[in-house]
Amino acid sequence: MQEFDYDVVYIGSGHGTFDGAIPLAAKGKRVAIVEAEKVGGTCPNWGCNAKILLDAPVALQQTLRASDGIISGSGEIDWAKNRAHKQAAIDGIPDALQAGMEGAGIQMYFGHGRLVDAHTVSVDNKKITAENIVISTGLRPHQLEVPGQDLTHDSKEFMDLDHMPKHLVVVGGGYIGVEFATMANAAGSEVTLLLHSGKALARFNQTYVEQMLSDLEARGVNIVRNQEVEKFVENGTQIEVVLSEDTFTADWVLDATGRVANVENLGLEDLQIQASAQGIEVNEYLQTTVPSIYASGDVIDKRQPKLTPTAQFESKYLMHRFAGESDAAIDYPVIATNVFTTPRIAQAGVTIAEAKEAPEQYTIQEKDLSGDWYRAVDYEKDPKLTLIFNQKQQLVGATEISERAEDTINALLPAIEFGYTPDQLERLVYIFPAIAFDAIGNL
Ligand SMILES: Cc1cc2nc3c(=O)[nH]c(=O)nc-3n(C[C@H](O)[C@H](O)[C@H](O)COP(=O)(O)OP(=O)(O)OC[C@H]3O[C@@H](n4cnc5c(N)ncnc54)[C@H](O)[C@@H]3O)c2cc1C
Ligand SMILES: NC(=O)c1ccc[n+]([C@@H]2O[C@H](COP(=O)([O-])OP(=O)(O)OC[C@H]3O[C@@H](n4cnc5c(N)ncnc54)[C@H](O)[C@@H]3O)[C@@H](O)[C@H]2O)c1
Repeated sequence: MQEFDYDVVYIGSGHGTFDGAIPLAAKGKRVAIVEAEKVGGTCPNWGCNAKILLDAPVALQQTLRASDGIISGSGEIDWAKNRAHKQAAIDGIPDALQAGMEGAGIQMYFGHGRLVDAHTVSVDNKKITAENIVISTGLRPHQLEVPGQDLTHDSKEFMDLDHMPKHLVVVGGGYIGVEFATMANAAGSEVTLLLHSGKALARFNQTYVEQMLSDLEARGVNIVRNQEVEKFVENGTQIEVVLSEDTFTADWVLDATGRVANVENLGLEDLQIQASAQGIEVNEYLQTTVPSIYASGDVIDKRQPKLTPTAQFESKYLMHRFAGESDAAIDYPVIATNVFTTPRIAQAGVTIAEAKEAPEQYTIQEKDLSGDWYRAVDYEKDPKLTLIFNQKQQLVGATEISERAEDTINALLPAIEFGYTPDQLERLVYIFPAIAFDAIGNL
């Protein structure tokens, strides 16, 4: 049998890799990771962790304002201090992760990884071999292809800004567009948010999305719908954002028009592995058309949301497969997701749109939570929850808009994933008073 340097080599060191690679190495497998940039990838350095640290004072400001004078003070955010706090909190993560990886026995290689053949990866001029290879190279920001595109910035650059620009134009109404527009508005920017299709957050309940957008508008965000960007023009220190009908002047432009898969320069074509901007095609074992080459995390072309917990689930699935513990196909669980705006919108399981399309299978219960005493604890003004049940009266989906939506949906997730019966729900004795208790009490 052919001898390889390693059992598994991963290209990329984000959640699609390390959540599975570290326990795999701890089980005695010979593992190597190739990383071109920062250990840990997007989530800790330029994604979730960085974003939630910047968002914390934004959420506090919202609570303060909603408290109607119970808590006093202006709630003004010092962005330079906010950014410095974020950086100090995450600066140590790459080294800590690397120490965890090396401590488990993983060999790290720094440089650009590229497939040479079914069992070989080159890292710059060095070649390493492995029985299996995992491509876990993630996504990068998409850039609008219009004149003046180089005048725009991405989410990574936004999170490193020392002060918020006076006039900010955000192009795109996905997660990043609405979350970053919310943060900039709270920090004092005059924000214009461009929704070219007229809608934001297409995969979420549009009634809740419109409620969140009107809240943003009431706080001063200018929402422009159904116009395309034609070009960006430099005008001294400012940028003219020329749309189909209007022109806006900005100090800074955030291009939040999506993210595309890192599939170039990997040697995929030579091995005839199918890939596009949506990602790498894999089968139900996360295998590409070359059986020894797998993909994990955001770089997979999939219908599941491209989130950290999804990447984590995939890397753990591969860990069990490589450790010889399971040869089953991947069986994705319900994946919960949250938009970190104020208010938040969170959802898990069957969506309202899906339930409306199959009324013979589902019943929908819409709940206005504004009269719920617990919501007064958070000074909530207009919280709403929609629950979706199957014909056996089991909870199969939930969507909430509120300042604590992520906590409600997290609390309901086990009931959705495992299909708890009323008897089982009765056995869940949650802490009272707390949001999880309140969430289960709604069932
Ligand atoms: C602004 C922002 C906010 C987000 N917020 C959230 C959130 O709140 N919650 C949530 O669940 N998800 C969030 N996400 C998504 C989350 O960050 C990703 O789902 C997650 O990081 C995916 O992990 P991954 O390992 O697949 O990819 P990544 O973390 O992107 O890792 C890929 C790694 O591969 C490396 N690489 C690429 N090509 C090569 C090569 N050829 N050779 C060597 N190395 C290479 C890259 O340098 C990178 O380190 C956010 C993303 C962004 C951008
Ligand atoms: N809270 C979270 O979990 C969170 C937060 C941020 C990012 N993420 C992840 O990061 C990834 C990327 O997020 P994103 O917001 O960049 O992408 P997205 O795909 O969610 O949104 C892109 C937006 O850009 C718009 N758009 C596309 N082309 C456009 C054009 N020519 N002009 C104007 N608008 C245009 C789309 O209509 C869409 O609203 C997603 O995978 C997401 O899962 C998750």
